[in-house]
Amino acid sequence: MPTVLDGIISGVREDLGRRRAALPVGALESRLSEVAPALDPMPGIRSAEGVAVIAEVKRSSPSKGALADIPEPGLLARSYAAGGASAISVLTEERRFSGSLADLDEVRAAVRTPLLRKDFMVDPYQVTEARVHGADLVLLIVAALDDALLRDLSDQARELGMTTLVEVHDAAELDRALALDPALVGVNARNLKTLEVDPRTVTDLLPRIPDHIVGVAESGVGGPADVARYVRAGAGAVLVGEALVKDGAPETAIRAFIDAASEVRAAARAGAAGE
Ligand SMILES: O=C(O)c1ccccc1NCC(=O)[C@H](O)[C@H](O)COP(=O)(O)O
Repeated sequence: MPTVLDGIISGVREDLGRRRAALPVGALESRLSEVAPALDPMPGIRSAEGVAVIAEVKRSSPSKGALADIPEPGLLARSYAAGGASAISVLTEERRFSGSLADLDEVRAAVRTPLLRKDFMVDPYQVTEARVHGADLVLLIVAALDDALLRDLSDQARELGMTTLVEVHDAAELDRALALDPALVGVNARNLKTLEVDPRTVTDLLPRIPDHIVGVAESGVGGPADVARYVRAGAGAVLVGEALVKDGAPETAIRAFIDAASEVRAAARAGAAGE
């Protein structure tokens, strides 16, 4: 029985086939020289106050349908940057998330913040495409890739100067992700095969991520209390979509996430000092 993820990937492959026919890989690669070098998101993520917020431009989703119109993704991205987001995730998948590479272009033109191309990467063409459109990071979903392709895409991203966010949902996937020694490992509370969201997936797996890798809690952040719970479990970053695109004041919401994380860290420091 095909899963939700299988259905998404089969649409992604069809759309990719059309783009590749319109712009063959050689022509795409020749555009790499016209793009500014990729930004390194890690200094900003590691030094973020409280928690690094990766704020997502997300119009719709398979689980929730339409979330927000977002006629000007560049404007939304500016408010994310003003709120203190350490990186911005732009969903480029078209069929289920109503995103596009044009959104990535618009956001790139609007902000200097590091950008994640959030899509279902199954082919090296997409990684090149991400860089050509100004992305600094790519998402690699372990559940969507065999080990060989996972490593190839990871190596390719590194060669292009990009950072990978390697996403997992269970302990076996986490072992496969850690074998790549990526800068960022995301634990998604959402099971991409069933769409069920369970924050315990995040709080169970984050403590298994070594300290030199930043653990990113993905999905299911509705408010500051969720951020606090994820930070207590070891999250160095949170990736948030729905709560920000549906909030009329994303800057304030991001600030509240950062403040909640800072309180957790202050309490931990006080506890360690025996106060
Ligand atoms: O969001 C979905 O419904 C979804 C379904 C299938 C595959 C991926 C999906 N979302 C991608 C994400 O993981 C989220 O966009 C991201 O973590 C932010 O989640 P949220 O804050 O809950 O919008």
